[in-house]
Amino acid sequence: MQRIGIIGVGEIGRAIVAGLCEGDDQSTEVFLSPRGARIASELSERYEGVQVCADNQEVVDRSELVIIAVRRQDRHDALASLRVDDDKIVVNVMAGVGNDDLRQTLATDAPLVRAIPLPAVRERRSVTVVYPSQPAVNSLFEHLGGVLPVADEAAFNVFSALTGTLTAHYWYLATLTSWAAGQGIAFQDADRYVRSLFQGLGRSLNDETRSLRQLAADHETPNGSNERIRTTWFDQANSEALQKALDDLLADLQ
Ligand SMILES: NC(=O)C1=CN([C@@H]2O[C@H](COP(=O)(O)OP(=O)(O)OC[C@H]3O[C@@H](n4cnc5c(N)ncnc54)[C@H](OP(=O)(O)O)[C@@H]3O)[C@@H](O)[C@H]2O)C=CC1
Repeated sequence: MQRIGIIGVGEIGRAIVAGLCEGDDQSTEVFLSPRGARIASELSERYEGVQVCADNQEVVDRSELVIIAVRRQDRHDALASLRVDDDKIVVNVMAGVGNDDLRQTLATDAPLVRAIPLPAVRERRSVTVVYPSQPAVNSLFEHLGGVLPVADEAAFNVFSALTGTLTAHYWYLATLTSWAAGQGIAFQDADRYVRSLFQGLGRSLNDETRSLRQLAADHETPNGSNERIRTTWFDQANSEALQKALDDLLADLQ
């Protein structure tokens, strides 16, 4: 895919552009919507193949594949008056916006593909869930770290719910750091140590020969401290509360 448009150049739009263009031989051309002017002009200055368009229609007209990355509540403003010919491919990354909804807004027969890119596409290190499977979109996200096509929008929503757990993970780490600081440890030392502990843990996830439960078991001494915290804190009630929160989120996404 040589000509890619992005409507909505915010956090995720910027990450996609960086993933596409960093170290690229510049064979990809990227066309950006003008809104979010600061980021758009920064990207066009940094990467040779990136241009900022006069308006959203120009982004569509100049691209073979158009990524819609505005906030859900901005979609009508950004898209309602656009003409999208049937030979374009549209990638919908807006959380909680189904393809039926987007098709109504765009009034087009062009193929629409939902995708969940994450900020690590910037380093081409993130697997992107897509629905439906579409060769050009699959190859785009394969280039950005991997693609996982799923069978239907119900499955897509389950993966979307999983992405809602990321910041809770950071808060878990922040809570550990605050607890240690409350015990009189210098905050910087606690912060540095917690980051280091969990970076190591993150790296062990690369070992796909071991299941997640096996990795947990391998980090645990029988009757040791890890087993104690897991069974006294991450107990049945805690696990059920997490699953209930995910069920509720999934119901809203559907
Ligand atoms: N951030 C993430 O990690 C992920 C985000 N998403 C989805 O991507 C979408 C964008 O998220 P995110 O990048 O975080 O949001 P941001 O708020 O960072 O970016 C949205 C961008 O859209 C621009 N915009 C608003 N209205 C229009 C318009 N009419 N025409 C063109 N551009 C417009 C905004 O400009 P301005 O600032 O001027 O309002 C802003 O630059 C959301 O729907 C979100 O659900 C999906 C996966 C991951």
